[in-house]
Amino acid sequence: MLVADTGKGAVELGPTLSIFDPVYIGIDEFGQPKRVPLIERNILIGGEPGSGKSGLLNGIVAHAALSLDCRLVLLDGKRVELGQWRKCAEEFVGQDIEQALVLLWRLQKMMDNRYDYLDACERRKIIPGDVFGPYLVAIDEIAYYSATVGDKTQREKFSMRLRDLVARGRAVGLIVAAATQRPSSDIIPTSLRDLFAWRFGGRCTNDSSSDIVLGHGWVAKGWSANTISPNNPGAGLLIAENGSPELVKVAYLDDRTCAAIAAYAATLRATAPASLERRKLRPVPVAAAA
Ligand SMILES: Nc1ncnc2c1ncn2[C@@H]1O[C@H](COP(=O)(O)OP(=O)(O)OP(=O)(O)O)[C@@H](O)[C@H]1O
Repeated sequence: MLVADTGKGAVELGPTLSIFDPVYIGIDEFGQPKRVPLIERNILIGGEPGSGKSGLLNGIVAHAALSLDCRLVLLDGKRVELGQWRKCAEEFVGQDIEQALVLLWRLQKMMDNRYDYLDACERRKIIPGDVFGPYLVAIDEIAYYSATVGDKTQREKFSMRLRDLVARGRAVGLIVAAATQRPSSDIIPTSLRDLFAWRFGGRCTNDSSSDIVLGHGWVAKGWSANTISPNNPGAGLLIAENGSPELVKVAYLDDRTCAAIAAYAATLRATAPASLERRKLRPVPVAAAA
């Protein structure tokens, strides 16, 4: 049990979670709890505005924030979707594309170092209690960085670095959870979509957007996120790699609940054993990442 010094005396803190445990995201159509293992996996969340993407992303971030074996890196073009978790995060990037590029570059370097280490140890992947810990990289609105802000070169660089992270991060503990309200082929090309082991399609405005999120051909087999009612935010189709879509209703954390969990998680993290410290993302000179 961790003990926090509140300034008014020591307080025992409750148990924590682990990012190696499956993450509770809501219920399936039979009312059964739906949990998704995220370690060694990534998740893509797509759907029209208001379909409940941020709700799912916040649930995942909440689990990671309460997992002392996981560090958080947050990129939020709107700043307020993930802003409540800022105090639990090692890095928080808002609307600045240059900052986002530097952050992804640092994560790429970290991946390289971790692969060097695994190679030297003749191992293939991260394990619980490893010398390096997992990171959750949560991105709210891929399109903001890949198609809206900055110039063409910056946007392309962002897409390339994100793809590399999603492609190579799994084995070394980097989990990407990325959301977009623009499920179109320019924002989520097949080559990127197929790298995500989990895909969640909230209500989509048309069948083709649904296929872009879930994978080509699912509409033809009767699975379209376009059939989800606009009055049912948080409902969506979830698919795992090599699996079939299933209907889920995502659990929703309102602002007050997110704030309470974030405050608790921040206290836990402030009290965390010093052993977590050595896993921190090292700062680098900005010029090196340009
Ligand atoms: N699982 C849920 N259960 C009930 N209501 C929900 C759920 N998810 C979202 N909502 C409702 O829908 C609203 C919009 O949800 P949310 O912000 O998550 O959508 P979004 O897809 O992220 O939208 P945007 O693309 O504009 O950011 C929320 O404010 C909430 O009222």
